[in-house]
Amino acid sequence: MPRSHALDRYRNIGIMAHIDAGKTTTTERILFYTGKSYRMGEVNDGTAVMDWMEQEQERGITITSAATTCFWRDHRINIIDTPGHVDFTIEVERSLRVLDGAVAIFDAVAGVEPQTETVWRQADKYGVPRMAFVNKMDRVGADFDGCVAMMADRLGVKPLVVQLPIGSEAGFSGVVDLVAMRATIWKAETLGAEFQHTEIPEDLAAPAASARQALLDAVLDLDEAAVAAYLERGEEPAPDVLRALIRKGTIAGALVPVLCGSAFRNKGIQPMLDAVVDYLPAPNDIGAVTGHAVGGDRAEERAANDSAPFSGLAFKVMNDPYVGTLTFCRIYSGTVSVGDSLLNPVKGEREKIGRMLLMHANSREEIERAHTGDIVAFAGLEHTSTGDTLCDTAKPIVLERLDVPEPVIEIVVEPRTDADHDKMAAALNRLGHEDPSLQVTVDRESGQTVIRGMGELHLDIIVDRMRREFRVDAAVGAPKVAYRETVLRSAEVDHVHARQTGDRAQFARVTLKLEALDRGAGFVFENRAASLPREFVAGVQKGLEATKDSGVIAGYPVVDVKATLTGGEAHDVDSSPLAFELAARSAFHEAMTKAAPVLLEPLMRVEIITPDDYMGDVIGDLNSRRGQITGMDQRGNARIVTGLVPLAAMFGYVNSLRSMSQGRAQYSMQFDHYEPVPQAIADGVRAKVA
Ligand SMILES: Nc1nc2c(ncn2[C@@H]2O[C@H](COP(=O)(O)OP(=O)(O)OP(=O)(O)O)[C@@H](O)[C@H]2O)c(=O)[nH]1
Repeated sequence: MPRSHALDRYRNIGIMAHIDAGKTTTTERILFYTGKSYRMGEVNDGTAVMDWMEQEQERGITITSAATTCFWRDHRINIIDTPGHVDFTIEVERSLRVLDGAVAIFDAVAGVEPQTETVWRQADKYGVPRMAFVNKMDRVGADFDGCVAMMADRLGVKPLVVQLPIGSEAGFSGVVDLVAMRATIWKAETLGAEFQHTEIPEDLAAPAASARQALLDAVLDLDEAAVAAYLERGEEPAPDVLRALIRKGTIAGALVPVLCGSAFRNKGIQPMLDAVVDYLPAPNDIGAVTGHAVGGDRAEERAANDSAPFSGLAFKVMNDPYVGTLTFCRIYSGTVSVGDSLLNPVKGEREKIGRMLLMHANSREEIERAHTGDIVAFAGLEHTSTGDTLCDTAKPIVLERLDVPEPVIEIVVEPRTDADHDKMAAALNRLGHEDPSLQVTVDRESGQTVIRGMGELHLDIIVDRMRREFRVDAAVGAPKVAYRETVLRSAEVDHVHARQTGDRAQFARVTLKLEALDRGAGFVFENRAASLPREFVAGVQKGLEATKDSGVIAGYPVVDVKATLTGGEAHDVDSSPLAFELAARSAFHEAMTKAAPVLLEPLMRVEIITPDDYMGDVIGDLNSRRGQITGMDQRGNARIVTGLVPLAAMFGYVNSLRSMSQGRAQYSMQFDHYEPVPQAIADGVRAKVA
């Protein structure tokens, strides 16, 4: 099967926004105008095509990213929906990882909101070229210029205004296109499918002329020939030339084209699709995909074309009631056909491609062959988790993985019956494949299962899915802070494990050194006991793996520590891997106790938007929660307070803030970093666990 569109006619894009800015509504409109959905979904009545999971419909928020394909101006646009809620950072990360460009949606009233800023920074990290759509121009208080100014101010970008709104609030009727210098007015009665191009309205002639000049000044800078023609002969570039320049600047990340509209009122969507085609990159604009060789650091590259060996990144794994496991893959190079085998170099396993599907939110098309640039779902893969690479079996490459955020909150889940016990283990295993930000551990002593995640909502949804999709009946504990343990000093111990049971003796001697590492380094093991047989070193490693999840203070996972096996001694007859495993466990405990262990707690970055009147109360309250105020700002007539507050002090905050401000203040919160817990609080945590 040949490809339907040349690679330069592909756009793999994401739509990113603060919660409620209108991402789902906009996506729905796109699907409608590109002819993919025949009935326009409305978020408010829970029929939106993209939000198809049960929970999403009930909660009215977008939880998982669905990929969908549509066509515009003979281009193939693959849209990956990204959630706006911070509890789902991993969802945002994984879609940003596989996008070539993104449309950021702003609420014209609220402007740049905290989560937009967060997502924006994540997109910066992945170098994703973006354009902006200022949505909700029909709302009372819509302020296009204010929103553009905030983009420059808060996001530090160079916004390039390519449209001006015609009218505002209830009078919003269309846009002035500053590239073609004409107006586009929508006919309200045809759900926005029809519009007409007209002259620029008289009252906008002057603002349009000055905005056009600003646009020319910004883009002509990017091209010497165009600037010379303009300066020497006064020739303004033709619209096509201007679009090519804007595209160049956008792909280079030098500027962000800004458009506007109202998705809900069906205005502004078609020009936005034009801008996706005109300004956002095709897969081959991004250049070769880079990765490294299996089991080493040697760099590997693949050209982005069909004749290169296959490489792709699995960015989402989900369970489908009809086809079983679906693994969404972005193809970076080469092609794949049904019947092929691919290598998962991360797991060292082969996967056979039995069925391949092209997704349109909740409907699907079976395909036989997929090409570079495609986003497809493979059915029935067994070994591949979110973030793994799939590649040609003869030409392995490992593509860069996703950054997985730290889980900060945990709950205990206890199955009610033996049957539930087995079902729960299977369910959590499956959910773990889907969601790398979910951690599951079973406490060796109590046998309790603890699940850790990004926030209360994240864990709520996991438990909900466990109950609904896997029919597990389990008692769920109250959410608790996911503390960690680490050490502040180095310590080295020499431990001998010698036991006599009946006529069998066990002997192992290890010297183990623990050292503190930087925050975020995790747990690192090094072997410097050169003379110790390999199987005994493996025993030591196994022992450390088993104990590192349960520190000496209160049994929390030990992080940011390096454990070095500095020496060891074995007995000809009495030593075994098991003896070394046991010796390592005891040595680890002993060394940790000596190395000034501390408890670490997650600190959250909190942003509160409050009317002036409640500012004093909000700050006083944050102080009483061990919070540190890091900034105060004015936005319109609201005050913005930012601070770092321990998560432990933030439970139930939503209610306190509501009563403190009579429901008028809002807040958002996300993980920032781990920090040692003050002694008095640590004693409290320890007492609770004991
Ligand atoms: N007035 C007005 N309301 C809009 C517009 N676009 C969306 N809305 C409304 O804003 C609310 C949020 O829209 P959604 O499309 O669900 O926003 P979202 O960003 O997808 O939200 P999440 O999925 O929760 O992240 C809904 O009630 C929409 O009807 C618009 O252009 N104008």
